[in-house]
Amino acid sequence: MTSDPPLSDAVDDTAADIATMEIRGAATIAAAAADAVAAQARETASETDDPAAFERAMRRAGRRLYDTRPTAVSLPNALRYTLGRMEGDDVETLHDSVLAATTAFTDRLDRAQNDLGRVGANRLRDGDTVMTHCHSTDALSCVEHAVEQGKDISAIVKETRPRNQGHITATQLRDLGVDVTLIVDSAARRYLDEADHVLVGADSIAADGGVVNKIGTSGLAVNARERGVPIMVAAQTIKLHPDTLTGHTVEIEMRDEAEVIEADAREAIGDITVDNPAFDVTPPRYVDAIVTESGQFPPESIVTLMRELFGESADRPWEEPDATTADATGPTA
Ligand SMILES: O=P(O)(O)OC[C@H]1O[C@H](OP(=O)(O)O)[C@H](O)[C@@H]1O
Repeated sequence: MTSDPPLSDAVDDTAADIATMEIRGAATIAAAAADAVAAQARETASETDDPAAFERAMRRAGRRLYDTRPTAVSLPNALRYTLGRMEGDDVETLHDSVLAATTAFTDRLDRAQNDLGRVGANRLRDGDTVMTHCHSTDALSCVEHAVEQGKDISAIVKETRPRNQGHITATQLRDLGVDVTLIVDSAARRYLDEADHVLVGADSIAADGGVVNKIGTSGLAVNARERGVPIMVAAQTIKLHPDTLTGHTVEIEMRDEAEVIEADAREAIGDITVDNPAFDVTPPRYVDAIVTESGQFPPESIVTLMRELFGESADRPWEEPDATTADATGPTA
């Protein structure tokens, strides 16, 4: 028996970059995964004429990408879209089907973000101030469209410890001509009195409308509700988590303690536990609107859209066809 075609370097590199967060942000991760799937298809088609070997190589690539970070559902949804459309009885047809799917997926991502941005911008008025958390390309699309509509928007940007993605948000908003104030995370409540909206993205949205986003989002939402500031979540529909339709919860990624505390300080403190959860869940009652490319939804009704898009259950095309799907989902928290 000849050996299977190898994993593409593009897949390996992309997976490593997602794990280390060189590539980050739910939509960006999805786009990178689709590109890596396309690279695997191209390389494998030039190495084998065995359709079964081609399909095995594609599934292996999918698993390598899937295993990188557990929380943002845009990654498995990208694999569902691209590998789920793989079809054909020969390598050429299989290759062409994957390439058509990856191209369609990437186009769809761009269009969805643009359409969502237009919807979100309608919620922003001239002179409004938004408070942001972390860095979300979906959320920024709303501000970008508002600015294009001629609205004057200001932003209070939380730095978002431990990785300070707020710095990326601050830079990109500044480049859009937005007046930006950067604050430490713990100053958020004080500055909410100056904000007209909290505007965040999402890594996953559960069937009950719970929003899984960067750690600190839920506390911000509770404070915003107490201050009467509406909370708007910008999330294209690849952020809808189909496994939650069947009762699974979303796994919250725990990252390395080195992101939280430098080695010297860690050593000086000694025997303590350092936890670094990357995400939290904001209950639907604290969210005013989820803005998608299909319009805005109250969180409680997002399940209708989820059923329309995914049916009652989600495929796992990166697994071997005979693998058990029910227990393989594995979310834990
Ligand atoms: O898809 P877009 O809107 O760009 O980003 C969505 C979310 O991805 C980020 O996670 P991380 O920085 O990858 O851990 C943030 O939590 C952000 O809200």
